Amino acid sequence: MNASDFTSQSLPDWRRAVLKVGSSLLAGDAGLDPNHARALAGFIDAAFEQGREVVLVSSGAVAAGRARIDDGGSGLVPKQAMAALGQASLIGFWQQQLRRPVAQVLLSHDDLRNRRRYLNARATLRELLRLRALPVINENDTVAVDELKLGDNDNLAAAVASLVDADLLLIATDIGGLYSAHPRLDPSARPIQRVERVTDALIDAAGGGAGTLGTGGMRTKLEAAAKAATAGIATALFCGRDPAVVAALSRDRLHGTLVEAADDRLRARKQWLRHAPGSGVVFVDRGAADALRTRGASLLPGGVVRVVGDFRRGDPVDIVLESDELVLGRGLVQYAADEIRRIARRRSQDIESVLGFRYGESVIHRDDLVLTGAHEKEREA
Ligand SMILES: Nc1ncnc2c1ncn2[C@@H]1O[C@H](COP(=O)(O)OP(=O)(O)O)[C@@H](O)[C@H]1O
Ligand SMILES: N[C@@H](CCC(=O)OP(=O)(O)O)C(=O)O
Repeated sequence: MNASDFTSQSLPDWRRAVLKVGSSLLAGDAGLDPNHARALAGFIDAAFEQGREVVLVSSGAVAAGRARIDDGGSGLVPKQAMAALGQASLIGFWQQQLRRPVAQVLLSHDDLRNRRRYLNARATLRELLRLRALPVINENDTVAVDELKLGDNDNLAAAVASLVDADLLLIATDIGGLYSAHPRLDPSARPIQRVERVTDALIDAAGGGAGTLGTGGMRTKLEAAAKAATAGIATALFCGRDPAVVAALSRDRLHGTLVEAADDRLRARKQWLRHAPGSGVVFVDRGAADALRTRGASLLPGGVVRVVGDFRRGDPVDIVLESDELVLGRGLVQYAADEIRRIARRRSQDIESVLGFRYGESVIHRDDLVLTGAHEKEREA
């Protein structure tokens, strides 16, 4: 049931990864135990030194809280209180292990379902990475209650991987990787090196039944991997208790299970955007249309002629060439309809003086833009 059951394989190429670390790796008898965290922190520091970026999703707040006050309370509300008691220690714990500055980010799934909050969270995370800081994310357990359990960080990590446009999701846990059945219950369970597609049958066979501190077992890890795969992101499951396994990651070797990406990342995102219902229309001039089509540029306020509809920041809108009424594509707006009306035809440098604030220089960022059929081909050419 350890890493030696798994042979070494290459990790896919990556520049930005989300690393999820479960409570099972951090909880000790007296709160958080650095024993396994040290190697993981070493991997993170090394990744930044290699010019890569890592976003950490870390569980462990409940375990840290219990070490401070333990009145034996079980159930949801006591757990939420424990998470609140332990969260600051969890961040302090990671800061002690790492050379880079860490930043606390608490998110809930609801934050990521709401397009505006999604964009705000993404902008903050991008800025932290630009500053070469390490975002340490946990679920905002005080407000996030998924059914009757604390929300699970495996699925949150998959959502974060899409949010930050990661190339890879790394899930560190207390077992060598995925087995064909729950290995602690079924002695005939076999290690699975590679998963091409996460099927319901695989999830059912994997089993939940985590330890006392973990939340979801392999079931939630596979659900997370399936979500990441759909977004075009591969997932690696490995044993974070084995320092050699963790060190090998820095050499792009994986001893564990690799779940392949189902689709090309950009294509997956564009697919989503293409089918999202439009909330309004941004009409652009020919100069802007050419910049979008031939240079793969972002849409700047200077090229916007007028706006139809009452949409909010983060909503999908259609982009139409004013003169020919030609639909060019679809994008997520950085500004609300009324704000775009005020900055239309202005230079990007003027956004702040007109609105009194600024989210960025573009009305629609190139990463949030998909052109229709023929225009897309021009853009990709
Ligand atoms: N098919 C499976 N393969 C491997 N582990 C499994 C499987 N099914 C259930 N598990 C259990 O999942 C546990 C890891 O999940 P969990 O305890 O939630 O850890 P974490 O705190 O890292 O999220 C393993 O220790 C193992 O007991
Ligand atoms: N947010 C909770 C963890 C929830 C969770 O998903 O735990 P785990 O299965 O150990 O990753 C905490 O910090 O304790």
